Amino acid sequence: MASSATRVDLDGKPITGITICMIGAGGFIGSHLCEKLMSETPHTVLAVDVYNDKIKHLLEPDSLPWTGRIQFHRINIKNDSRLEGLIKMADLTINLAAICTPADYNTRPLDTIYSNFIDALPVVKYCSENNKRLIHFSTCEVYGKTIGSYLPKDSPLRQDPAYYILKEDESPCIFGSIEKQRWSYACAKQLIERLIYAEGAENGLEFTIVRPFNWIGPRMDFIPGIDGPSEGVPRVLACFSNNLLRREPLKLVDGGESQRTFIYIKDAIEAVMLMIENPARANGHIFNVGNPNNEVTVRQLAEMMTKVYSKVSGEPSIDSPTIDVSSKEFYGEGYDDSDKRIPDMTIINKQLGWNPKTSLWDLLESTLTYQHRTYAEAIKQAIAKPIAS
Ligand SMILES: NC(=O)c1ccc[n+]([C@@H]2O[C@H](COP(=O)([O-])OP(=O)(O)OC[C@H]3O[C@@H](n4cnc5c(N)ncnc54)[C@H](O)[C@@H]3O)[C@@H](O)[C@H]2O)c1
Ligand SMILES: O=c1ccn([C@@H]2O[C@H](COP(=O)(O)OP(=O)(O)O[C@H]3OC[C@@H](O)[C@H](O)[C@H]3O)[C@@H](O)[C@H]2O)c(=O)[nH]1
Repeated sequence: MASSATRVDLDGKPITGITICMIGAGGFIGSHLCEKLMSETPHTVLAVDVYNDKIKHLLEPDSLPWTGRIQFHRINIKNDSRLEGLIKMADLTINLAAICTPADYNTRPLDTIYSNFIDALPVVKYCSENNKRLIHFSTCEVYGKTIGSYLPKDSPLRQDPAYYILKEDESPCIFGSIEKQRWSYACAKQLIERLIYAEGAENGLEFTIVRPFNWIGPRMDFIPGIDGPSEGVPRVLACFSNNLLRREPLKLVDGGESQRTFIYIKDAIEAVMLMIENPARANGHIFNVGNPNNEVTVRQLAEMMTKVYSKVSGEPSIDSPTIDVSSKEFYGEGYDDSDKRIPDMTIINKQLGWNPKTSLWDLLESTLTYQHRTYAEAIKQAIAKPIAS
């Protein structure tokens, strides 16, 4: 229920209810953002997506305390003239819609480029033409590889943060060659960032760009064969969850040496809320949103998830919990990877005073508890079926 006490922004000014057109509201991040907006704020959401399974609990039944403050519009933004009307009705547009799963970048590169650049263009245009504020979701992938990754393996400079910390206003964007189609996503996201920035500079568009660094938590992607295609390859949290639920070894792509920082979705949503409710502090900025304290290699992530899952499920882990696979075998031709991703937090700290809170162990414990509760029974039944028939 929205709090009856007056809510104030970071400058002590009362926050009044606004209308938000949220595109991609039915996805992982959108579902958490809608939940937060409904339960803790007076704002209204025009939720746009082609799917609504992940926000069904917010839409039905009609007796929910926030009924009337969230409306679902089943719209494909590629080809629907209703989009401009919704953006005009709203005070703020948040665009989350994208193809953003690495398994698609080198196998569906055209869809990836269209989704992340071409389909986002009208959203930017309508916001600019109608003087509406835009919060656009980009990605940490725009940084690509670190400068340090090009140094000799034994160079002491690899230990120097100047060669790997990713800063919004300083770090270059370093992608692989064109046949490494992994980078089509990052490149499309970079170009839409540049276009939004240019709309700000030339036409006064009020914008904020978010660069998420591996946000993870409940409802991320799908479990293949249960609530998504059997042959589908989701992002690493769901891949490893699927392996753990099925008691299969976790697959380490190219040895699992890449490094990532993972942040709990609920911490990240707090940052987005501050952007929504503090436009004067957020407009014109690009923000890294991640947790620099939660860095692991993918191998370490697999080991930690195995331990945590054993704890929450009460089942001992299997004898060989991981297996190495080549990226070509796992993702196909044209895959490449980001070596290391540590966000610099200076800008978001200065503008919004935000810091992440949750440790990797704790966020995995709550997420894998959810995965076990949601999927373990369905997986058991799916595994039992072919034997029974
Ligand atoms: N989750 C992360 O860690 C992460 C990291 C970096 C960037 N991002 C960015 O954040 C955004 C949201 O990511 P997510 O993790 O919630 O992904 P998601 O796939 O769960 O959500 C995206 C949503 O957009 C919808 N969508 C896609 N194309 C659409 C279209 N043409 N019309 C209407 N709806 C459409 C999808 O149906 C989906 O519900 C994306 O732009 C992504 O690139 C996320
Ligand atoms: O089963 C698996 C799945 C993935 N991996 C590896 O785990 C790492 C993380 O993979 P993810 O699928 O979560 O995606 P990445 O971190 O590479 O990219 C993500 O980054 C930010 C967003 O823009 C996107 O959500 C996505 O592009 C990669 O090194 C990948 O090769 C495995 O080793 N095994």
